[in-house]
Amino acid sequence: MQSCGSITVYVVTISNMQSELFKYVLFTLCFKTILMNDVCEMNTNRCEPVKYRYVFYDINPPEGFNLRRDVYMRFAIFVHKLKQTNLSNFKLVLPPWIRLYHWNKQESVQIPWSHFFDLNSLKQFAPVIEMYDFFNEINVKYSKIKIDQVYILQHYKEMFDTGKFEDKMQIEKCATKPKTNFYFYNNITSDSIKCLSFHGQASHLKKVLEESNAQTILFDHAEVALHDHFGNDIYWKARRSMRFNKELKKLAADFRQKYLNSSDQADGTMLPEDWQKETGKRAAKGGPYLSVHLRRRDFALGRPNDVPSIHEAASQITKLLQQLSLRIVFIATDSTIQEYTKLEGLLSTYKVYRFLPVEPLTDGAVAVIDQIICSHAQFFVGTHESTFTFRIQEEREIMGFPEHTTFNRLCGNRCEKPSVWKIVY
Ligand SMILES: C[C@@H]1O[C@H](OP(=O)(O)OP(=O)(O)OC[C@H]2O[C@@H](n3cnc4c(=O)[nH]c(N)nc43)[C@H](O)[C@@H]2O)[C@@H](O)[C@H](O)[C@@H]1O
Repeated sequence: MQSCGSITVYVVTISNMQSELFKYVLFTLCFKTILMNDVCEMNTNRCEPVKYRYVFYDINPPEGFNLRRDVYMRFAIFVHKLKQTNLSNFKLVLPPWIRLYHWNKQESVQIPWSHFFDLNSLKQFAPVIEMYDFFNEINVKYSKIKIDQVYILQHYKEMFDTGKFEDKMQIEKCATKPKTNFYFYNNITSDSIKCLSFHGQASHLKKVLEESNAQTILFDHAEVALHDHFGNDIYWKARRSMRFNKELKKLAADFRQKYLNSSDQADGTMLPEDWQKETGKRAAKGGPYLSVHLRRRDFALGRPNDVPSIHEAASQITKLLQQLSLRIVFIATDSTIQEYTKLEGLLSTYKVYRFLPVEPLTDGAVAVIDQIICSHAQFFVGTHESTFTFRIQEEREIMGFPEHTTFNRLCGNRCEKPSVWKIVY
């Protein structure tokens, strides 16, 4: 499968042609198909329109933004790998963001991925489309969409009971009652919903696609599928392609400039416009501030031994500021106002900043801006095993910070060293 616009294919194809006239006919046909379908399949001497197929996925509703980003990567890598197979006509439909448990404003509209990420960057890694692009492609505006086949992934309970994990999958009785409409859209339903007990890497789901003729296939509870490889070069390509939305980057840059004396030029955090041109130099210095991700709320309740009290956090932050000879600290947190005010009071001999939007922004956008500002600091300390912290650490690896400035945690009653996930190219 090749794009008709691909010079390589065009040249190879016409060099095999006998007559000049045939060359012209082929070019004309190809050109027409580009206009009509954008991509077409080269079958020996003909090009035919591709019939696209679509992989959808959705995630356990309580999961937060940053675990969702990780599940996206598992499925982006899955469809990225399909590009080299006879299933290269699959596109991945991005699940809109809606009503996430941690978003207090409870955004009630489906938010597209472009609100947070740079779609062109994502597309350079995997054939992904927004949900509304899917509606446009299949030319459905307001009527009902029935997904041809829905698989609800579920764990093998006995593997957790016995601790013996092996890769397998089979259709089984549903462990819980399946839902009947998807993504909080009333018009996305399915007449064919099966529960698939599954243990293994996301790309093992290729077998399901191979054995099906369905044009639209949805994997629900996609978080059950594991990463193909955690931390290899493909993992990092997928991760590097997740560049943030440019407007959110600009808001973060303005804040850094105004309050933190930080800019990419001065901090050594410039990256090429295209993530594929990144080379992996470790030369980032960062802005002259300490950044902290202090996860509170459900996380602090669920992990009291790993998350410090506000008093403890203040004393650990003070110690770090003294060691680093820094006067400025940026705090990213989901704490209550009361907790934040208390922390600010305990750090009153320093300049303490947090990002408070002057214009209305979604909770998700504020969280992204917090992550961007944290990732640009000279030194970062996060919350143990929070995926919000992990994503900041990854940004810092991409920008090329020295390792010791990134993999640090606030300590609770216990304090094992955080895992170090170094970037690979
Ligand atoms: C207890 C578990 O915690 C896991 O969270 P964890 O990995 O920290 O990280 P996330 O999956 O991102 O979920 C936490 C959400 O809380 C908000 N949040 C957390 N920290 C900050 C912050 O510093 N600034 C801002 N603006 N918002 C923050 C934000 O909406 C974020 O997406 C969840 O994914 C699981 O579903 C579960 O709830």
